[in-house]
Amino acid sequence: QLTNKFYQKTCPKLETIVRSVMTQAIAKEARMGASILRLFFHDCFVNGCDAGILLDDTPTFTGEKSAGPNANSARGFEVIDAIKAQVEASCNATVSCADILALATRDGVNLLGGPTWNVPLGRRDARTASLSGANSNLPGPGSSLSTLISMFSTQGLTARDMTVLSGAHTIGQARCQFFRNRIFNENNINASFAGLRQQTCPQSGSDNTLAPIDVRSPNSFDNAYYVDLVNKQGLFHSDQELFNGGSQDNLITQYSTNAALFASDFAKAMVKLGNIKPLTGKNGEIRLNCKKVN
Ligand code: HEM
Repeated sequence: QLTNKFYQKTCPKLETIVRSVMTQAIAKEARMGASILRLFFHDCFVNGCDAGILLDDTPTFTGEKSAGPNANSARGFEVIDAIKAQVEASCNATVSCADILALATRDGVNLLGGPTWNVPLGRRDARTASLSGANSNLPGPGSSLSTLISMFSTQGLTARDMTVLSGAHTIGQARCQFFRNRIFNENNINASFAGLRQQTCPQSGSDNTLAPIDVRSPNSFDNAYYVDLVNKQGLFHSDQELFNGGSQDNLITQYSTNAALFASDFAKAMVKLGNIKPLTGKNGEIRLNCKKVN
């Protein structure tokens, strides 16, 4: 069972350290808040929030970093390492990498203008990571609404949780390979938006060129992602699936006009996301270096 005051006595400066490193990282590059939020999502969906995603591959072991959804895509590891170094200097061998990632995620969202929330703590770090789990549990950008609902349901999250957590796409960037098919071949897309993105991502251009996911305000954690969807400006096929005549349309419309509702539902859903199968008690370990097991 996770608790809010887990490190109150053993590492009182923890939250101050995380906040200060995240403040510097985001001042340097706003996108870092998005990248760390995505790391947390990809961690929690694979064997729970156990910092498995932070483990480097070794000559004998290939982990989550190399999985399809993460390779050449997941980023922000060096910021987590910088936080971990300061936390270790302040309270040695006490705070898990999984908890640092949960706190850094909360602060990244908040520093970009999103809500804040209390982060339940006490997670421990995995001694292993799951390449196959990362390849099978994480939804892809071509997913249908029913696939999205069922993949979140497997993790104990409702369709409403899925729809509000997808609001994370109000920040951050994506590579052309994940949305080229949509901007050239789909019909439920705003024509001038498709044209704009086609300029960045021509048919025969690089797969790795970046475009903002939220066309309105990619560095602000606001409800503009839902305004995009209502205007058929969702970047991924999977985004627009949430507003395409199906069960989530009504909720999308509500979030598009009610920023406060989105902010408060998002904060609650992030706590649920962070509660997915944590290692606690004597399970797992407190990793000394987030990149490798002790
Ligand atoms: C619902 C199913 C989801 C799908 C299919 C999906 C898919 C994707 C894809 C394909 C990218 C672009 C990756 C790249 O270009 O390298 C992306 C980026 C991102 N995703 Fe998702 N995602 C989903 C849900 C979520 C959730 C639940 C969160 C967090 C709570 C999240 C947070 C992000 C963020 C913040 C970025 C931008 C990262 C950056 O700029 O570094 N996504 N997502």
